[in-house]
Formats: sequence, structure tokens, C-alpha cells
Amino acid sequence: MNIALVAHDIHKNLIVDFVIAYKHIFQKHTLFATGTTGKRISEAAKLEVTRLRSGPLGGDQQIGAMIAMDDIDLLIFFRDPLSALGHEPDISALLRLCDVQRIPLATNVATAEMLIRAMENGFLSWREEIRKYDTLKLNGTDNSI
Ligand SMILES: O=C(CO)COP(=O)(O)O
Repeated sequence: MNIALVAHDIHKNLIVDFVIAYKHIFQKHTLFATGTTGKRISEAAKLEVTRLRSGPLGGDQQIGAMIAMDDIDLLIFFRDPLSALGHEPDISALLRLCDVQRIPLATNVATAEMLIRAMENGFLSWREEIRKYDTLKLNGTDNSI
């Protein structure tokens, strides 16, 4: 599975601890992250992470583009619900695209734990089938939702 990891600054330590706690699962998958989140995770958890731009510099939009192409199977986004951020439109767009593409999304650690455990137990294997179907649609003529 392709997993995207994003955390705002107040939750950077949390996402690092979370990935370390579930490293035995994360190491079996392909990880993507926004810039600073990815740096923190790869350094602390010693996992390979493809780092995109930092969120405020377009990283959320890059992950959104991957989701639009059905290249992400799961998004864990520990966002800051208490602060107004300058790139709020990018954040909203990313969360919206998860709903458009039916991508499992966790915005807090309780949900993230459930999703990671569900994925480990095969509950997200339907994603493989969906991706095949969407690839067919993108390569064909039907690009509608
Ligand atoms: O701002 C972010 C998501 O909106 C996260 O970006 P960084 O991982 O670069 O801090």
C-alpha cells in the first residue's frame, strides 16, 4: 500500500512516535510525506520515506495530486485543529479529495490506529481492485466520477 503521512507542527512528535510504534507494519509499505514530516520520520524511525514539498510550499497539493490519480491508499494527517494556517485552502482541498476518491483518512491518532490495524488485517485490500478499475478508466474514455 502507498501511505501518505502529514502532520502539522504541534503533532510532529506524535506522528514520529506513531510510526515508530507501528514500524513493523509501516516497513512493509511505501511511505510518502510532506517535507518536514518526512524528514522527522525518516530520521527517527529509520524508514525510507519519499519526501514531497513542505505543506505550505505545495506538499499538500502534491499528495492531493497523487490521490486524484489513485496513487495513495491511505492518508494519515494529524492536522492542527486549533490554529489558522496560511495554506488552509490546500489542506481543505486535500481532505476533500480523500472523499472524492474514497481514500481512508485519519486526522487523529485514535482513527489512525484503527486504520493501520485494519490494513494489517487485510481490510484495505479492496484498494488494489479499485486502483485497477480507476487505471482502466483513466486510460479509457470514462473520466467522470
Ligand atoms: O503543513 C503541512 C501540512 O499541511 C505539513 O508540512 P510539513 O510536513 O513540511 O511540516
